[in-house]
Amino acid sequence: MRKYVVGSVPTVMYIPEYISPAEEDLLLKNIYQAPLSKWKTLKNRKLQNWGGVVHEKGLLAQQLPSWLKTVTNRIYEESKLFPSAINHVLINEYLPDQGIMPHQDGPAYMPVVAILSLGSPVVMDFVPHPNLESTEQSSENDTQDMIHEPSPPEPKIPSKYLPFSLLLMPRSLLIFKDMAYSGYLHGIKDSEDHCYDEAVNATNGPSHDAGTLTGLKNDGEDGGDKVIHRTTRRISLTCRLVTKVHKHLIKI
Ligand SMILES: O=C(O)CCC(=O)C(=O)O
Ligand SMILES: [Fe+2]
Repeated sequence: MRKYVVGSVPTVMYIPEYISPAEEDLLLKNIYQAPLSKWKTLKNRKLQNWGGVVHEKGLLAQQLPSWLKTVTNRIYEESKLFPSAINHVLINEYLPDQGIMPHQDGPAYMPVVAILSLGSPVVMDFVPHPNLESTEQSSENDTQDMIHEPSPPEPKIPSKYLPFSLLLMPRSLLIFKDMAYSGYLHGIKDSEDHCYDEAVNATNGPSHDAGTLTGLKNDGEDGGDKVIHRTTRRISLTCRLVTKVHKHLIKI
């Protein structure tokens, strides 16, 4: 995995074209074949929860469907970064003007996450946690989401970590863990235009292939102002591992 490290935080890895267009289509087909009741609509996106219900005290586990296991097992085996098989997947759907506020993933998960992107490209921003000391505490949270909103921004220690951004192209896999997981907040702006000038993986992006990829434009004559214009939805699969699993599986 070391060859996929991008940027200056060594626990951030990005693999372009992790799945093929045919695999992307198959995943999308399965996602949109799920019953409508599987979707939970939030203010700024909608999501499907697979693998069971995550509680502070652990996972009320439900088997992942085989179409998800194919991809989660591959990530588990190839990355060698999860101590056991991935057992939980959140599928988020974002419309072009939707995003996700800067947050830290909840404490129920192992501090490693793999995010597979489908559909429209987006930029994900990482900012150092405003109060590193508060990352130990568990605050109230939305158990469906299992995300933590940042505590009030009153930095106790100046962070030596710098913000950074990543360009998440369709079919790519992003993995981040440890310091990138617990020392940073990650989020996606809820705007239709995302600038990827500063993205640490911009060379993996559209610059090599400008014009052939939809939604990407280079406004600057000499490479400045690289902008993604989001015209379609983005779907992401957030794959994680909850180590504490309740014994009684939910039967479907
Ligand atoms: O959609 C994404 O890429 C990020 C999703 C995320 O951060 C989450 O579900 O916790
Ligand atoms: Fe997250």
